[in-house]
Amino acid sequence: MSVRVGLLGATGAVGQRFVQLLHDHPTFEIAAVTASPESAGESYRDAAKWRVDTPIPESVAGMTVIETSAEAIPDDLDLLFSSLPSGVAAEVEPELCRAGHVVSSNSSNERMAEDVPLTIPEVNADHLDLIETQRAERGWDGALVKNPNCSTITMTPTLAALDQFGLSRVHVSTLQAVSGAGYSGVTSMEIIDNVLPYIGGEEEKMETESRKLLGSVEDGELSLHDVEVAASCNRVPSLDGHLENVFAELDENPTAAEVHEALADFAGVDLPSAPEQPIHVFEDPERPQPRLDRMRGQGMQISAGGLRETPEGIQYNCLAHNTIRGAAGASVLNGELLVEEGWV
Ligand SMILES: NC(=O)C1=CN([C@@H]2O[C@H](COP(=O)(O)OP(=O)(O)OC[C@H]3O[C@@H](n4cnc5c(N)ncnc54)[C@H](OP(=O)(O)O)[C@@H]3O)[C@@H](O)[C@H]2O)C=CC1
Ligand SMILES: N[C@@H](CC(=O)OP(=O)(O)O)C(=O)O
Repeated sequence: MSVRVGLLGATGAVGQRFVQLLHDHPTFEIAAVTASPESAGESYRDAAKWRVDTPIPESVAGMTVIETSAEAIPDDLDLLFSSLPSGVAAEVEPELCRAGHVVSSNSSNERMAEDVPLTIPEVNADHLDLIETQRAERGWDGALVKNPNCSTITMTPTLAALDQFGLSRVHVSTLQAVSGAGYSGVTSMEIIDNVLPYIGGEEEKMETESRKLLGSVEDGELSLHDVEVAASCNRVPSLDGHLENVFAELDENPTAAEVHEALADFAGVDLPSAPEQPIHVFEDPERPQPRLDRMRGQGMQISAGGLRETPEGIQYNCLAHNTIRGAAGASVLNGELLVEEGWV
C-alpha cells in the first residue's frame, strides 16, 4: 500500500528532516512539497538549502515547491505533514482540514485544544478518538492531529512508565540543543561559551502538554492528568538532542531497580518508525549524553539514566533527538498510527 503525502514547510529545518525520514519510507511516498510564497515555483533543491547530514534525495530535489494553501495543494494527497511556523499553521491547517485533508502536525498551534489529539503512539494512541469529536464540532471531513513540543516528548514517555507508582509531582530542568530554535534561531555569538536560561513559552508547554498526553479520553471527552509539572528550560551549545533532569514525586516508594525495570519494560508499538523498545536505560551514570546517544533507534529511542532514589520519589536524566523523535519523526509516527487505525 502506498500513501501519497504532502510536506507543508518542507524547506525548513524540520521539513528537511521529514524529507530525510520519508524518502525511502515503506508506506509513505512524498508527492508534494510546500513552502512560503517566496519559494513557490523553485525546485526543492534551490529552495531548501539542504543542511541535513545525508545527501538530498534526488527523487525530491527535482520537485517544484508549491504554495501552502488549500487551493494549491492537490486534493488527491492522502496525508499531510506540517512543519510550518505556528502562526502560518494556525491559518492554513484548519482550511486544509475543512477541505478534507488529514494533517499530522508538528506546529504548536491548537496542541491544547480539547478536540485535537496530541499524541505519542506509545503513550496515548487512544486519544485519536477525539477526531470524532473534532469532526462533529468543527464540521470537518479531514482531521488535525498534533505531536507535542520536543522537550515534552523527551520526558513524557518516561513519566507514563512511572505512572504505575502514582505520579504526583514533577520538576524538570532542560538542556536544549540549538537546532530546537531553528537554523537562524540563536546566533553563534549568543550560544558559544554560554547557556541561555530562557526559551520563550517552553516551560508552559512542558507543564501543560504533558498533562494532556498523560490524561484520558472517554466518550470523546478529554481529562487532563492531575500531576503537577514545573519546568525550567535552558538552551545549551549542543547541536541536536535535548537532555533533561527529572525529579518525579511518586505516591509509592519504588526502588531505583524497580524504576529501571518500569522504564526498560515500557511497551513499544508495532509501527514502521517506532523503536522496538521506546526507552533505553543506562546503568552508567554518565549516560545518556547528547552526542553519544541521540541517534539510538535511528533517532527515535528515548534514553534514560542516572536513576537515584530520593525521599519523595526518583531522580533521573532523559534524552531524545529533538528534530527526529521530538519533531519530524514524531509526526511521521503519528501518521503511521493514523494509517494503522484507518483514519487515512
Ligand atoms: N515538536 C517540536 O518541538 C518542534 C517543533 N518545531 C516547529 O516546527 C515548525 C517549523 O520549524 P523549523 O523547521 O525550525 O522552521 P524553519 O523556519 O526552518 O522552516 C519554516 C518552514 O515554513 C515555511 N514558511 C515560512 N513562512 C511561510 C508562509 N508564510 N507560508 C508558507 N510557508 C511558510 C518555510 O518556507 P521558506 O523556506 O520558503 O521560508 C519553511 O519551509 C515551527 O512551528 C516550530 O515551532 C520545530 C522544532 C521542534
Ligand atoms: N522550542 C523548542 C522547539 C520548538 O519549536 O517547539 P514548539 O514546536 O513547541 O514551538 C526548542 O527550542 O527546542
